Parts: sequence; structure tokens; C-alpha cells
Amino acid sequence: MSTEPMPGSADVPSLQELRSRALAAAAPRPYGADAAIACDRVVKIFTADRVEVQALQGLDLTVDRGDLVALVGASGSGKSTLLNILAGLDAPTAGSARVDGRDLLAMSAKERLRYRREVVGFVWQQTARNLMPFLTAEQNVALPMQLRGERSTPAAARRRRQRTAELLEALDIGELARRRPAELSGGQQQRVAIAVALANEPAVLLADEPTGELDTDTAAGIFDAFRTVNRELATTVVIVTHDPMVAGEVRRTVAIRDGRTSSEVLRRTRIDEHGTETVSEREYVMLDRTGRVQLPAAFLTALGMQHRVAADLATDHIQLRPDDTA
Ligand SMILES: Nc1ncnc2c1ncn2[C@@H]1O[C@H](COP(=O)(O)OP(=O)(O)OP(=O)(O)O)[C@@H](O)[C@H]1O
Repeated sequence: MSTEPMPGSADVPSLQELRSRALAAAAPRPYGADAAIACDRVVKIFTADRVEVQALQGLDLTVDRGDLVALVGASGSGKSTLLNILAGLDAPTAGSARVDGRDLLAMSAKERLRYRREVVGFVWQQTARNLMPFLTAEQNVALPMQLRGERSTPAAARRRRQRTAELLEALDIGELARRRPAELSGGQQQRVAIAVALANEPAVLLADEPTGELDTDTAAGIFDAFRTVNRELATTVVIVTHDPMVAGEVRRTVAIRDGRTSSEVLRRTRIDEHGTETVSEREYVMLDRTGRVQLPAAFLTALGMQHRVAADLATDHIQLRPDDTA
């Protein structure tokens, strides 16, 4: 007698189940489905005094989970607009933006609030804006966990105290736990702000000019803190900055120009067999999903390229030359 289970029994999926599994596997996955951040042709239009400003003009950006990325660009290029969208503080006019798999265009007001509390952490430039002045450092860090709506059981309170202590320790300010913001330096306040932003274990930590109000040495310490958080807590970190020092501090620097990502610099560290470390840097221009690239202005000026260029396909590269019919 056969011991094979019958089709449709508990061990063997039915034909219907097999069909829906196959359909699910074959279904197109949303763009950047596995990425921490996936922006696809994001547009943001502001209207002020009946004048429209296109702050983002079809911006593409993918950030992998666990990455540490700096966003740079001239004033007015759209960096803060992008960060506000990623933070769930503002909604895009068009395009698609996903953070940790959540569609930022499709969230209700309630989901958006929850998203801001649980999925993203935010550090602002103004040190005072990040913290409640009348609470101590540890009370500030515990606050987002309390607001999350957890029941106030002794076990929950213990967990909160433990996470607060771990975060303050990881950020090197364990001994300052009982101080209020006014009793802390600007750099120490930003460290507390990072701990606050991380309290609910966000998938992504966003920071807008977090060192803008700090001197160079203190700023270097804060970048170190972001690196530590990225490395030890595996948090994805995106920092908007004007600070030229940052490019030398992070693996990936993305430049935004006129509301679009225009180029990026990747840094790689290699250690040879003698233990000698070398850092190589390469600049890339962005290629969008329709095949458009934005060439660096300096390259175009150097070769006097305007309006159109001659493009030829070689075996392993594409050649672009000035228009020779002009
Ligand atoms: N709420 C708003 N209403 C109208 N226009 C706005 C608004 N916010 C930003 N803009 C405009 O959108 C464009 C992009 O601004 P954004 O603040 O994103 O630039 P940025 O790169 O962050 O600049 P900065 O480095 O100076 O902070 C600018 O032209 C700005 O004037």
C-alpha cells in the first residue's frame, strides 16, 4: 500500500495553492523592494505666492540596508525636501518613495504618525529642536518608547531603562544621563539626539545638517558616532550635509543637483597582504531607469559639449564626443 500523501492532504499543497505561489513568485516586485530606501522619479512641487517651485524633479535614489550615505549639494538643490519626505513630514507630489518597504504615498495620517515614531529616526541641525529642555538625557531617550503606546508594566519599564542605558553608553555619554540639555555641550546634545532617534530601533536614521552648529573637532566626533551606530547597531544612516569633510568619512556620497541625484562618490578600503590600508575613490554619474545620465558640468565645459553629443558603443564602454557636425 502506498504511503504517499494524497494531493490536497495536509502535507501536499493543492493545485490552487501551487498556482497562487507560482503567481506570487512571478509577480513583478516593486522597484527597490529589498532596499532600505527606494525613490523612483520623485517630484515635489511647492506653491508659494502662486509661484510653483519644483524642489524635486524626478529624483531616483536607492539606499541598501545597513548603508551609511551622505547627501550633498548646493543650497536649494532639494536635500531637505527629500529628507522631509523620507521622514514622513511631507508627501511627494508624484513618483514613488518606499522606506523599509512602506509606500510613503499611500499612508493614512495614522500610519504616517506611526511611521514617524517607529520606522524612522530623525536628528535636526538645531540641537535645541531635538530634545525636550525640561527632561534629562535619559528621560529624553525613554520618551519615544513611552509614546509608542507600550503598556506601562514593570517589565516594559525595565526594558526601556536598559535600552536607554545601552544607547547612552554606545554614544559615549553614559555618565551624562541625569543632565538636562542646558547642562550639555552642543556635541553632547547631538549625541543624546542620536540616542533619542534610535530609541525605537528605526530601520533608517535621517540627519539634516547634524553638525551645522558645531566646531570642526566636535563635528568629527559626531560623524564618528554615526559610524558607530551604523556599524554596531546595523542602522541605515542618511546624513544631509554641507561639510566637505564628510565625503572623506563615508563610503557613499550622493550629490543632488536641481532636484535630482546627479553623481556619487564611492570609497573602498583595501588591506593588502602586509596589512597596509589603501582607500580608493571613484566618482560615478547616475543612470536613470530611462537611460538618461547627467554628465558633470566640468566635463562638458572642458570639451565644449552642448545640446547634443555623438555616442558610440564600444565592446565594454560607451564613447561620448562633441557634436562634430556643428
Ligand atoms: N515650504 C516651501 N515652500 C516653497 N518653496 C520651498 C519650500 N521648501 C523648500 N522650497 C524650495 O525648494 C527648493 C529646495 O529647497 P531645499 O530646502 O530642499 O534645499 P536644500 O538643498 O536643503 O538647501 P539648503 O542646503 O540651503 O538647506 C528651494 O528652491 C526652496 O526655496
